[in-house]
Amino acid sequence: MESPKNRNIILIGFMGTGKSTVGQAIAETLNYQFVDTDALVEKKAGCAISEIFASQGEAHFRQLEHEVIKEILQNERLVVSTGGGSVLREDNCAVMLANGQVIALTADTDHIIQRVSQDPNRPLLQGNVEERVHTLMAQRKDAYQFADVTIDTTGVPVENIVRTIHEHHMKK
Ligand SMILES: Nc1ncnc2c1ncn2[C@@H]1O[C@H](COP(=O)(O)OP(=O)(O)OP(=O)(O)O)[C@@H](O)[C@H]1O
Ligand SMILES: O=C(O)C1=C[C@@H](O)[C@@H](O)[C@H](O)C1
Ligand SMILES: [Mg+2]
Repeated sequence: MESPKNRNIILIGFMGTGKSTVGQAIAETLNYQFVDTDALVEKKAGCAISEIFASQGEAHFRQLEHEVIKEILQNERLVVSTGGGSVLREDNCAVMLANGQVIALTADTDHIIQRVSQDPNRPLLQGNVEERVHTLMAQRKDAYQFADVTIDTTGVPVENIVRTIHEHHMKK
């Protein structure tokens, strides 16, 4: 039987590691469909993630995120960009590993801060962004380690990251 690792490419990583940017580019290269779990959660809820957090709380968001991940990974030939905190649930990690090649994108703290500072809409980064990034990255330091492949994107152009993912996906 074909390896489940051939089914999909699943990008995990902290906010700002480039999952959406890189994911769209690799999907184009492979002629796969690009999907973003944050966008699917917003569609399911009918409102923005910041509104879900504000009106129903993070736990409700995490439940919607879990449902979306389970549903979407029943398909094939997808590049899935996952929410930065989706890996906090072990059942999400198990579904990902069973349905595709899980690729973790990383970047150093300074680069993350620089990248996320351009977009003020992340509910978990309200207030002092630098402090929030340091705290969350420390809390999550081991959370992305279950990936099949880890790629450091610090100072690396998007096209190089796409090439590396392509090579890993071809030889998996
Ligand atoms: N390799 C890179 N080098 C420089 N800038 C990058 C790189 N990858 C992404 N960026 C920039 O960083 C910002 C965040 O990227 P992106 O939205 O793709 O991250 P993300 O992992 O999807 O974040 P989130 O988890 O919040 O959705 C964007 O402005 C993007 O252009
Ligand atoms: O890292 C996180 O916990 C999050 C990342 C974003 O992608 C969104 O899923 C949401 O803002 C939470
Ligand atoms: Mg994204």
